[in-house]
Amino acid sequence: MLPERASRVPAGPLRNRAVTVIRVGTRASALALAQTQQVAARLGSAAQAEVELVPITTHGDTSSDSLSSLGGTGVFASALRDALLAGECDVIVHSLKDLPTVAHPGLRIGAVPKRADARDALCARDGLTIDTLPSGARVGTGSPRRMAQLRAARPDLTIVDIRGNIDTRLARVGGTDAGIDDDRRLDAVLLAAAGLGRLGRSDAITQLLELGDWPTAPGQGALALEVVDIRPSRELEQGLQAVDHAASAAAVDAERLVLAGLEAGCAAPVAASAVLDSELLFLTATVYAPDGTARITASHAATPDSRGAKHLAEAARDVASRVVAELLGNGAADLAPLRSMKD
Ligand SMILES: NCc1[nH]cc(CCC(=O)O)c1CC(=O)O
Repeated sequence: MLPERASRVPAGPLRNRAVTVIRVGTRASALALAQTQQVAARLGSAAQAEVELVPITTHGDTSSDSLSSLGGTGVFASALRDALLAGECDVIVHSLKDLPTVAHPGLRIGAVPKRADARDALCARDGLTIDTLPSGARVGTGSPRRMAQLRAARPDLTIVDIRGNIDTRLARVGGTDAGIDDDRRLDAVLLAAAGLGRLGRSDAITQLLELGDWPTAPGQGALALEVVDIRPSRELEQGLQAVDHAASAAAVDAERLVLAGLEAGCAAPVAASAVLDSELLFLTATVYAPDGTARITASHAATPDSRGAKHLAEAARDVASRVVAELLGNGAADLAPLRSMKD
């Protein structure tokens, strides 16, 4: 698929000189453009290069068919990867939680920037929260994990399976007097706090759900910069190093290894949350029964020998393999269709 004509984003003082241009591939949704612009600006200034955004419209963006009929959330990633492999851009920016856990031959993750808020956010009418939504209230989400969590917390709510971009979802929230068609009207939607923040829509949040009670998708709130697996230009290498955040990379690595170890797809009802604090890489993961009536959680910690990338990667593998073994040992594979929408 050919990218639309790219827009040039000048990288500051060098704009009038002949400089290296780094072409940054991105999905063309408002969220993807916002987050890519933010990271591309930092990449450009660290690389002392000009950055050019290459928006790529994927079939997943234009089709209103269900994601599973299109082949899962991996449809977004694969169109971007095709453009990268075809040399139409030098680096692509993904939302990490939408990126399949299997490595793509010839490509590698070049950087994981500092992660934004990993929490889910309830955006409800009239300041309502999970506890105060009235019985039968209609809550929109398309995520099997969020559905299971909602059913567990409030079996009396009506869950509405929705798709679409963040603004479209928010526009459906309102009271009966809000002028929204009854069949579309929702009392609340559940969204990632990070996406709302990047779009400047945090004002719509009525409750931030703490990760301890309400863990989120592996990689939520984090981005990944993917490049071809050969030595990048000096400028690109410099830019990648500058935007990479080792603690975030280790945490999302551990979370994604849980998904991979369970052989689960990114739409499976699985939550994982890892943090690297001063000494410890702590990982907790939960597999839900889709109807919310049961869950299995496992938590482990590892102590990396140092903060070097190699030791952090080892700690991530170690902690994830213990969490996966415990989840499977406790019957996680019987609780939920883990392979659902595996990419
Ligand atoms: N699958 C959709 C998706 N992919 C990344 C984000 C938002 C932010 C993020 O987690 O980086 C969202 C929207 C949402 O879940 O509300």
